[in-house]
Amino acid sequence: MTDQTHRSGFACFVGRPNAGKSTLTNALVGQKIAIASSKPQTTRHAVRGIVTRPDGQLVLIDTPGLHKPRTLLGERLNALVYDTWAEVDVIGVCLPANEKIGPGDKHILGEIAALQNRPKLVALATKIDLVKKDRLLAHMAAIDEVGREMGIEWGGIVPVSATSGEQVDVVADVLLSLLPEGPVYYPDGEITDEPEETLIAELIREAALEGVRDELPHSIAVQIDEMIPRADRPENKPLIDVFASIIVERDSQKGIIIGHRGERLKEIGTAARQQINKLLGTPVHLQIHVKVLKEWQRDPKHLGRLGF
Ligand SMILES: Nc1nc2c(ncn2[C@@H]2O[C@H](COP(=O)(O)OP(=O)(O)OP(=O)(O)O)[C@@H](O)[C@H]2O)c(=O)[nH]1
Repeated sequence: MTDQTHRSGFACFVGRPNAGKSTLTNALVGQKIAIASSKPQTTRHAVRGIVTRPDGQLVLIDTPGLHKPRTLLGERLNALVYDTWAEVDVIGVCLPANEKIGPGDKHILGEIAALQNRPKLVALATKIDLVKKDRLLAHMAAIDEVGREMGIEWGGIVPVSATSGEQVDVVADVLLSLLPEGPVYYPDGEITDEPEETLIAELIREAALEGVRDELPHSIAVQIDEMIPRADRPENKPLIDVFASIIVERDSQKGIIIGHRGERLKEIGTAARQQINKLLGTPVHLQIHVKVLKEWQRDPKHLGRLGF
């Protein structure tokens, strides 16, 4: 007999910075929705991806990495993570197979173990394309072991590579199997309920992050000032004007973003425009200004206006 049950609910991934959470979200959803970058701690918004199948619907929430707060922004980001954990049905704990389980992972596991209403937990051994079989087996044994040590019962331990796609469907199977019976929350075909502008701002931020170092990644925010279809365009050749601001905290950072004779800003614009074209399916004309908002990460008013 086949199981006719329709399951639905929410899941999120946790893991230390760079564990592969955003990339896995994107692989499951099948379209680029959450920002994935080689710089740690670049995920800020609770971007949702939606996986719709005949047997269920899984809503994925992408949280920022948990870290020691040094600014008001840091505190708010951590609070966002705890809020998310309290809301989901399943947490997927990402433990990269190419790295040993360390104090950072144990810290996160300790926080999860201490939750009052603990969601179901699945361990995901991520980035398996980077390791050999024997290393993966040792890693999975270590995951089993650390679960026992921390008093956590794994609903599954799943090896996966988000970049090669190997086992991504198994991750979806296991997460879905742990959801309660429930209705279809979102119409089929809908991949995310993030407003388009947020996604566009994230694409620009991702382009701006390419190649920057040290504290600068945390100082960059992006705001969409205006998006308007260009008037006087033939119906079959639409064009959208996007006006955006890249916001940094200091004049020196503004200089880095703009680059020598504006070269870097031009590269950022080109890279972001290509991604936005893809997202919207319409060519865009992108105009980016760089603004300095002194110490915006510490200022409640600025944070509020930037949507934090
Ligand atoms: N080889 C390999 N690399 C991966 C895989 N998944 C993610 N990566 C890379 O690892 C880096 C971090 O991936 P993200 O998905 O941004 O990691 P994250 O956990 O969301 O990171 P934060 O936003 O910093 O918390 C990126 O350079 C990815 O391309 C994978 O399955 N295999």
